[in-house]
Amino acid sequence: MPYKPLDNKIYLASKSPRRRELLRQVGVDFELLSLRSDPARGVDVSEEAYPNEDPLAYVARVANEKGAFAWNVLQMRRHPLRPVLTADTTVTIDGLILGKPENHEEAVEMLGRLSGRTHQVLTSVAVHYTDMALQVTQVSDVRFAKLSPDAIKAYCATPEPYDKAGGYGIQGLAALFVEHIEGSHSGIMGLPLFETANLLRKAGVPL
Ligand SMILES: Cc1cn([C@H]2C[C@H](O)[C@@H](COP(=O)(O)OP(=O)(O)OP(=O)(O)O)O2)c(=O)[nH]c1=O
Repeated sequence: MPYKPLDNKIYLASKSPRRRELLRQVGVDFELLSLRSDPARGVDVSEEAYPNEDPLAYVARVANEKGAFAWNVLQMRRHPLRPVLTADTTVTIDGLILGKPENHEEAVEMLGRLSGRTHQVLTSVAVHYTDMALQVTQVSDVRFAKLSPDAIKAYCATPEPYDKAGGYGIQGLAALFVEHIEGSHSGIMGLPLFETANLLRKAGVPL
């Protein structure tokens, strides 16, 4: 059932400040659906990958699980029903899934792996609304320059790596590492805007 624009607003179920910023950039009218303050469903979806899970399958599964979870929370809360947007971003190289580094050592190890090579950033976006579950996954190639151990250590001494997949933020200091990208800059940041806008239009959100 296509979304009848009640007030053109959607819900964003994400703690990522980048996703909020990116939606604002293109004028999407949204309300945050916070999953964490829900007494009934305190946990969020696990972002653990299955053993040997293919990175593309992983990122699509997690984005979809976040959306299904958020839609259930929304129904339980009896908020006005609107489309719910969720996403998941992961970094992959040599078939490995690089999530958020747990600590300084892990961040240093991740950046050492990305140094001087090309990796992929995969972002999957899901829109859940009534019986609709729309999804799109965007893949970008990012080539890092060769990074000196000092540059890696200095970067990992900042807070930047720790809430980001792959341990870096292209929108931040890590822009200094990026020699070349192929794909979507907004997708690398966490929300591919061209693809997300098309998905929202498919859900009937007038953009
Ligand atoms: C590669 C890269 C990732 N990221 C961020 C985007 C995401 O916020 C984060 C990947 O983690 P995600 O699990 O996709 O998202 P999140 O935990 O931040 O928020 P939520 O699950 O609630 O939606 O990494 C950047 O900000 N810049 C980058 O260059």
